[in-house]
Amino acid sequence: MTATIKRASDQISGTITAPPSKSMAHRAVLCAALAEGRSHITNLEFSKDISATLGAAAQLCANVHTGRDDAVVEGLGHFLPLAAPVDCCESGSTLRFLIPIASLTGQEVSFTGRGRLMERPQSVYETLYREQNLRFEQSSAGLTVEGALTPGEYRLAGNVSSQFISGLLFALPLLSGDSTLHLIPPVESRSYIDMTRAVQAAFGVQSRWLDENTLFLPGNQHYHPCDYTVEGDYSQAAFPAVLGAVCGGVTITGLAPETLQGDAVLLDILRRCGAQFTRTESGVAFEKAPLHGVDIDLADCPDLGPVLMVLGLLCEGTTVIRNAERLRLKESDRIAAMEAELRACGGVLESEGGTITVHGCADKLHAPAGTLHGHNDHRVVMSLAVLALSTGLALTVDDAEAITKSWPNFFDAIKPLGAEVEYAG
Ligand SMILES: O=C(O)C1=C[C@@H](OP(=O)(O)O)[C@@H](O)[C@H](O)C1
Ligand SMILES: C=C(OP(=O)(O)O)C(=O)O
Repeated sequence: MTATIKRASDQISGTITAPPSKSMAHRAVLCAALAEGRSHITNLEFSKDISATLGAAAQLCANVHTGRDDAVVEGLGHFLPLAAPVDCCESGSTLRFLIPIASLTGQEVSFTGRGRLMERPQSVYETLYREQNLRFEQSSAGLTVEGALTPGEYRLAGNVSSQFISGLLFALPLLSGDSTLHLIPPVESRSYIDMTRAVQAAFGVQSRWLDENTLFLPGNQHYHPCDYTVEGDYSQAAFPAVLGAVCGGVTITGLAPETLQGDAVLLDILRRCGAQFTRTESGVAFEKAPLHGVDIDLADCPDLGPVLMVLGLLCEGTTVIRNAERLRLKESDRIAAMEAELRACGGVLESEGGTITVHGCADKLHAPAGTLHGHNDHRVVMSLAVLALSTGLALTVDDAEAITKSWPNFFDAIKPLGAEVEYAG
């Protein structure tokens, strides 16, 4: 499906509510499923990723009843025999969180994926499973594990994906002995590790840092059911926030002032760029202001990468985005994808390794000769929508349905800000 995004008028002005945090929602659903008893999870968005996790929970160890924007998850207290592979759709979080959980059964468990999911690295787990002589087989068709992980000492890289660390955090405390995770620095996306630990603590499971690279996970723990409300998503709020920083007139509601989400650094980045915004009870309200390029470390906020590349084009001067290598391991190679699409619009940017340099060139931007490509990546599609609205260009993007991975009604949500969206194909 293609979507043509353009301004409905000259004015960008309106209010948008941040959708629930996809990352926190994954965590709450899995902790609830592992707890014996009834948990009520409120403020849920049934994106494809969250639906994949809910489906897996129902397949493995819970009864799940979904409402309009909530779910009751009744953890069974035991694992069900698996009659079919677990379909993780395109969700890296779902797959990587579930692999160690599945290994609690000791049984053969197979996973399938879509899009690039089975091309994204699982090497960190593969090494650990091999070290414990457990079956770990991956192919383009899927991934199969068999055998039970044992408690003890784990050494794993901290800069491939924090999701491997989160996956072990979910499962190892349930084993009959203590475990220690020795993370090989640099530890990136660190905030996601503490997001996992915080949600686990809400459901009764504790862990602690022994030092900045060592996590201690006491064994013999149990998750306890609880009612949990998912907070607003800063990763998703970045899209209207960049639009607001450039054009003014945008107010974003639903964002918790205090949060563990690493992508909340977005507001600090925008403030350093010169963005003018105030935070009140009614939300974060942006006013138009001249913006200048800044130096950005993406190590702990990778999902901001695509939309910050758009921001850089609209700043005076140069924006340098560092430690962005892992953008190449997401739903697309986000560096290559954004370079190609922004250059097609006259954008001036280049990358070397994990460093992206974006040159302010707002006056040079133009509509491309043809259709832009969404690269089947929700954050690429949403970032290009921000480019269209920030510049007033009418941009047609293919793979627009990719937004369903994280924010299914994104195009409807931006219309009150002054967007017009036409679909085709
Ligand atoms: O744990 C999570 O919820 C996530 C971790 C991040 O991945 P990495 O840890 O691989 O950077 C992020 O890109 C992803 O969207 C969600
Ligand atoms: C990479 C993302 O999610 P996941 O790793 O869960 O697929 C994302 O939401 O940008």
